[in-house]
Amino acid sequence: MLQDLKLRIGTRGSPLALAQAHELRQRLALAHGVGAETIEIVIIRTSGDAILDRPLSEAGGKGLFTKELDLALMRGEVTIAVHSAKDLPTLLPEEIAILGYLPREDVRDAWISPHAPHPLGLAPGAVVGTASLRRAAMVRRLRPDLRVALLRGNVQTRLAKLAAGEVDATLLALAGLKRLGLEGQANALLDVNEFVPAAGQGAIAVTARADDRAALSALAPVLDSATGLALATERAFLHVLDGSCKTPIGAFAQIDGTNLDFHAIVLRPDGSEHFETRLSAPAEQAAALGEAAGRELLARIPSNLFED
Ligand SMILES: NCc1[nH]cc(CCC(=O)O)c1CC(=O)O
Repeated sequence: MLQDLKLRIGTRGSPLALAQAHELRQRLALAHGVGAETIEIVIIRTSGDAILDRPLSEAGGKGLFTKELDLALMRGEVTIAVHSAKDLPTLLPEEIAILGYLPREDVRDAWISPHAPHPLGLAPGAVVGTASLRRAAMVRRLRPDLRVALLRGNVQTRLAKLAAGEVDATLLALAGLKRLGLEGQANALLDVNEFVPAAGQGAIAVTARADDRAALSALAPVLDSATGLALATERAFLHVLDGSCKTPIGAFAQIDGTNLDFHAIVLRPDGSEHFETRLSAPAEQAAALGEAAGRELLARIPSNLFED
């Protein structure tokens, strides 16, 4: 019974992380017929939250947002932890397992600019602010003349910097904007074929200790299998490419009937070159599909593609 388990959800303290923790708590309470207040939310500060002056790719990567949450799980301070799937490293410590994912939100990147509804409409030399190598490369692919400036901080901070005129445009995941009630800020939604989402974008992952079967059975009713299959594909792909936040990579898998359709793209950071593949396979072969796409691209891309 959930009552006996006393679920404690560990989360980062950013407004988006808290919104995701509350969404998970709401779904769990509903599924188990208990009041939301019986499930505790525990805020855990991570090293990633403390570093705001350089791109995360330089500071040590995605693990910066998960290490302290992993430790809290291992110490039993929390039962489960909630993450943006996009920010989870491809390899977790062996003591930690991904239990699954909540139903995925809209995966698209939102375009936010008072000047134009698409990168193609910006004036020559305009400044696009982003901390994402993927978004920077995709913008540069379309508009090599634009300048890309590092824009970090949480979603609200970035929107404030845009409003203050520090940059002319930015791109943010629509999923994050929606979860914060800020989707009205989006001026346009970018096509997934051109702005291929990051692996995991729009999905909320739940982790626990790998040996905690009680946590898995408590979570089972709220986990979404279609999202799990898509994420298995995207994460297997990223693993083959050794994808990190140093690499501009888009990876988007989607269930179509009993099949998974997968679109992946890797770009040179300056956008001057890109390589993409589209593959489909029966849904039960999710991980193999991602690996096959990864191997196919690895065989085609120059070894120095990501060095720029
Ligand atoms: N790296 C930051 C991050 N991690 C997850 C989201 C948005 C929510 C999501 O993709 O699920 C964001 C902000 C953004 O990319 O706009």
